Amino acid sequence: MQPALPLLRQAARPSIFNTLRSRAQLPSQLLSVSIARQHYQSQKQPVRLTLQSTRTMASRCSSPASPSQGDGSKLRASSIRLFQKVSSFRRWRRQHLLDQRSVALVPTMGALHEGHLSLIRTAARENHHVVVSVYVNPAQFGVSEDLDAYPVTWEADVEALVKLDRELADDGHNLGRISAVFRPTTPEMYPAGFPGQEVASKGSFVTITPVSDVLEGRSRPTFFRGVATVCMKLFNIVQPERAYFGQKDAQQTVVIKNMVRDFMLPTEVVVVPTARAEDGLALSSRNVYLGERRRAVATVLYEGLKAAETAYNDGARNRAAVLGQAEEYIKKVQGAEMGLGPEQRVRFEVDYLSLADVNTMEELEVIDGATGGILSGAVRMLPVDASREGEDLGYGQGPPVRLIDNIILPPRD
Ligand SMILES: Nc1ncnc2c1ncn2[C@@H]1O[C@H](COP(=O)(O)OP(=O)(O)OP(=O)(O)O)[C@@H](O)[C@H]1O
Ligand SMILES: CC(C)(CO)[C@@H](O)C(=O)[O-]
Ligand code: BAL
Repeated sequence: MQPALPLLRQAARPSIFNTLRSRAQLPSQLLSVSIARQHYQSQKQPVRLTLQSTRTMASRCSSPASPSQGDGSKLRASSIRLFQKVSSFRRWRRQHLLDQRSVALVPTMGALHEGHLSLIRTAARENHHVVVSVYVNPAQFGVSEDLDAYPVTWEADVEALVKLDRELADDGHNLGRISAVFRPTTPEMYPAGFPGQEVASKGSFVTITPVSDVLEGRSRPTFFRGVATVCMKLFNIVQPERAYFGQKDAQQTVVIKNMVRDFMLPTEVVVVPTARAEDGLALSSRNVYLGERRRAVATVLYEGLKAAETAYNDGARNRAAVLGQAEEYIKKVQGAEMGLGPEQRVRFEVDYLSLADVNTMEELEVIDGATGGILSGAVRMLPVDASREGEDLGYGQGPPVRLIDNIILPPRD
């Protein structure tokens, strides 16, 4: 078994963008990045939340802002109940155990986007009640990670949920709608005190290994412990028949499935396909950190994974032949960017590229056509070297922005 490919070092190469005068001369995959970059810059589309105006910090916003939004009260002009306390949520839940209506859970950390909404839409088709949890879980953030900066957009989230609920009500194909939002505080979720964020922290944690040790878990050693712990709590509170997770966080879905299996939880885990922006970038709450320039290059990981997918579709089965395509593509884009000036270029590093078994996330040397596999990766978009006047940098001069993505390789003979 091979480890995931290590960090790709940035080689300062002559810029492809500079040395090839016309865009028509660019290799087709780089051309698509170049076009996507221009398309994005002209459309300025999917970053729907402006950092200054709508974002507040996760650590300052662990409880609902307004006391008028009391436990069990309705969200704006909707029938969605808002709960902050476990005890009042449980009272609400008990009725639905008795009337045998199915309850779905969609766990989120807020800063809602179309990816979250697609989980809710899927849940509403299959369940009588959808419960959305909105909680930025400190236990899954490492000590030097972005807990304090994590976007909190509660007002916009409420608006999105109320609007979606109306849409679900008008569409005759749904079994249910959004019935409740659970938005607990940290003292409510962690009654023994603020959860430890160190690997060696003591406390009541759920650990699911070995799957939590690799890939995302290697880069974020407390991440899956935090995720499994908070999901166990949420599953115990909500007691959902089904819980909905996004394919974007592929390894997380494996961790949760293992937890459900190994702890005999009476919940079915449903995985919903990744929602993407027009240029292919997986929607993610953290995309707002990127700013325009880095956002335009952020599709590099997805494009690289697609190059590897093409090799698989064309018959390649060996790790090097498949994953090598992603690596090569990404290196080319890195080289091209490094040929640009400090006010234009985007620097990024590959954290890992992986070809793994879809059920265990263990690295594969050869893909068995009968079972397929999963390509995944993580890149760190680094701070910009120099800003242009008036440029929207997002967190362009802050810490690196880490993006993940994956593509499932289905069985092929
Ligand atoms: N683009 C997406 N498509 C489908 N599901 C998604 C997408 N983005 C997030 N999800 C899912 O939504 C759920 C809540 O995710 P979360 O609130 O962390 O949002 P996020 O966009 O993944 O944020 P982050 O920037 O922290 O990765 C998870 O199950 C996650 O996999
Ligand atoms: C599942 C989750 C809501 C747990 O905090 C989080 O990891 C996420 O948003 O993917
Ligand atoms: N969607 C994954 C949550 C996290 O990265 O913390």
